[in-house]
Amino acid sequence: MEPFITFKNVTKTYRMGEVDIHALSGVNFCVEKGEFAIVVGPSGAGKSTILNVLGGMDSCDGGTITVDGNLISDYNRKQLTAYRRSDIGFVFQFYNLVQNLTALENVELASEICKNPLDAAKTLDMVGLSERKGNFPAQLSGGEQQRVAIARALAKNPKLLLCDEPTGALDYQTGKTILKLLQDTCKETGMTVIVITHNQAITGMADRVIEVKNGLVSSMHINEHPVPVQTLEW
Ligand SMILES: Nc1ncnc2c1ncn2[C@@H]1O[C@H](COP(=O)(O)OP(=O)(O)OP(=O)(O)O)[C@@H](O)[C@H]1O
Repeated sequence: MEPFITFKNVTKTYRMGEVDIHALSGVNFCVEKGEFAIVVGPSGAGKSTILNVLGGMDSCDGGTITVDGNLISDYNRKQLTAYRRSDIGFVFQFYNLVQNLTALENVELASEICKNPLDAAKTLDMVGLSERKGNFPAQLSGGEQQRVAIARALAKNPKLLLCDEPTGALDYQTGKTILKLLQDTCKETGMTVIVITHNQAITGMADRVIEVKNGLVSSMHINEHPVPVQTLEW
């Protein structure tokens, strides 16, 4: 059977005036359904570009990307919009919450636009924020705001949760609790979760580790025994 996600020889070049920047130079990897996968690599390696083309926020120039049996690299703009809206949950480094909406309203906003949403209040319960539903983002800590962002992504009931440096703006301990939440969510709901990071030290918690260097996957391995994030130090 085909893996849940497959990248085959994926290329992406950005043109900056006269200069071509080869962000992806033939990327190959796969991820199975329900896995917690980490894409790791140094700055400029191409991690965000991988996430952008996988999440339908950008298109690749060459190669093929399949997700759940669909050839998304062939999608037109309209298909990509529908795919982003209903199939993908995004979690970003800087939360991207709407400041004049409460935590609950932020989550509802996402669930209103997709086909089979989960109950907004329940997803806030899932991330441990049931007491803070009525608070505005400015009344919440960074870690709490990231929990709202995760609830917002989960409320869409997506096929795939994509997280770009989700702990990048958080302190060490709060970062760990957010990673634990993502790992637990993956295990409890069976959702496929992909986390992008430059932090090599957290790779031990992943089911699958995809290392990216200079626009290429330099290695991919499976952890037979992923460890709880609490046991990792960096
Ligand atoms: N929109 C763009 N226009 C031009 N060049 C871009 C664009 N987006 C990315 N690049 C370039 O493509 C390469 C890969 O960038 P990408 O953001 O994917 O790397 P990254 O591994 O996510 O890095 P970081 O960890 O610093 O975010 C870099 O050389 C970057 O400068």
